[in-house]
Amino acid sequence: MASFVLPAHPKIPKGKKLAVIILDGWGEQVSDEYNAIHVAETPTMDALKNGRPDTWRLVKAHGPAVGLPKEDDMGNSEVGHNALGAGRIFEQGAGLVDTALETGKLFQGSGFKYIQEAFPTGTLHLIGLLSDGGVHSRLDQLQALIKGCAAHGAKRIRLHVLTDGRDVLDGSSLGFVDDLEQTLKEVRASGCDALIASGGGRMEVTMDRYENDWNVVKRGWDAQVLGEAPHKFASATEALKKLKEADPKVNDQYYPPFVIVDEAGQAVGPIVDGDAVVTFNFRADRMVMMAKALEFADFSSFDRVRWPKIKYAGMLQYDGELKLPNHFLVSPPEIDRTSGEYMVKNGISTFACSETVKFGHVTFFWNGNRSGQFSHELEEYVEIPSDSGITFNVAPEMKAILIAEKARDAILSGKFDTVRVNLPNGDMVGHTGDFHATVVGCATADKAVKIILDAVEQVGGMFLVTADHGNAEDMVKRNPKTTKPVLDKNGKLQILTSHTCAPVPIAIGGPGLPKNVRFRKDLPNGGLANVAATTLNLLGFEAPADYEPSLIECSSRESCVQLLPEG
Ligand SMILES: O=C(O)[C@H](O)COP(=O)(O)O
Ligand SMILES: [Mn+2]
Ligand SMILES: [Mn+2]
Repeated sequence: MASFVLPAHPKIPKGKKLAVIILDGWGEQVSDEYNAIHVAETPTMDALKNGRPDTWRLVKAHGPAVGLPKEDDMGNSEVGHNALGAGRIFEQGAGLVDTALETGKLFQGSGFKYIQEAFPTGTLHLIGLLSDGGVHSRLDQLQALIKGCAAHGAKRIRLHVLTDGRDVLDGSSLGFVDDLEQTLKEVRASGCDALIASGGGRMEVTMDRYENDWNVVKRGWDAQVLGEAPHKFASATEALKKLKEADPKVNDQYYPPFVIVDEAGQAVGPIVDGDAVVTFNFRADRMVMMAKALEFADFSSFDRVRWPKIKYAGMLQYDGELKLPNHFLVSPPEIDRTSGEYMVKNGISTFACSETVKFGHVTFFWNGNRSGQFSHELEEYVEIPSDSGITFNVAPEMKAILIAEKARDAILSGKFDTVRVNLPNGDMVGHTGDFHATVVGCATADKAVKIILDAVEQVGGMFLVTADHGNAEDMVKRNPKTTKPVLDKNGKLQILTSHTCAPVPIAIGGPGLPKNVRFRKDLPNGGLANVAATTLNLLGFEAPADYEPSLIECSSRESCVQLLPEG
């Protein structure tokens, strides 16, 4: 068994309080009028950067640096917080599914064998996000899965698709539906009865997270399982077009639930006893609630009306601690020995906080997709309820100030060695595509950082401020070479609601930071996975040998005098 005892750092003393602040969706990009962070008033973050090359730098937050398959894969919260918490780069769900499909191992595993038992007499249902965003799922993987299932005996397949417009451009769903219909046509030609059965926008249907709003999952359940929805159409293409005509404000993220019906008006694919179901998203957070609804006998979060006896598998197992779901097609990355576990086993006490929509980021993702705490004595996790039923451009301040005040109180209480928060604004408001609201959100996040840094100042502590990936720093689709916005065919800007491939800032400081601690210059390609070793060092420990190297160096213990206060 691995030893969790960490040696003392030879130069950095223990005992200073450390605040770790994650600005969600806060990258560093071209400073122009489409960069909401640049446009926003951000005096606190500016002061951490300007003239401070020893304590401010950029780190990579996308692509292989966070375990994603390709250099042009944008970062996301799951892989970002996994890397931040675990201190190592693990091949993530996207790549693991690619390999399992390419080698055909997916179709030989016990998870597939389990759902296959339903193929002779039941229908196979595939539920998930229809896009090529690569954050929660990927269309090419879905297409390979459909073809593979048909080749391995599925006689009847029904698709329950969630339109994206968040990790990809709004309006792109029609194209993804076309591509999917083409695949279904090919599969039908081979004798498998394959159809789209239901749909809806991801933020309206099914893909809620951290139990913020069970109504979202219920709307999905009603359409997918019960075959009931307020809107009925002959095809998904017709659904998307007619719903948009009826309400031009509706977008891919927020399409209402719909079911596809046959000529007699009957839903073509409700889920019934004897069927198989696969949730094909590889990412965990927004599938956990649906997985619970499908799998748990004891379930009271909404009235399921009918709980069909099905063979259910996730693309991955979404929660390692809950073993949810029990059956899965591809094994998730085994993210072990996270920094949170090391801290607990070395007596470090932690306070972690965010609002609901990001709470799991600083707990569940941070701890390697593991729910719960390592220690009830040493860890306190506080969730501030998020607004639900609104888009965050109408309340772009979100709960950032409340989160910061909780962190401030935790720091001032003296009870915790380290305090960790996620400030959601840049990301959650950035995803709405509303530029002005995002500016307000970023300015609020900056104020929240100030509240926490002031508390750090009072207790003579240290801080580490960073982000999990870019988003708010780029609100338009750009030509990657010229960085100029790309206009659509009507000459209009294309609003970018997604994350980016931008690097993110990291800053350290505070009166407790030994004077000679600074960022090393020999790790120009440092990424989020280098942060865990950095925080362990700041807390006075050497990092585990197999962690990605720390970003900091300190010349000698004797000369570890304190930095002058900020300002
Ligand atoms: O789930 C979402 O909201 C987006 O697809 C990705 O955003 P996140 O990775 O910041 O959560
Ligand atoms: Mn994020
Ligand atoms: Mn996001």
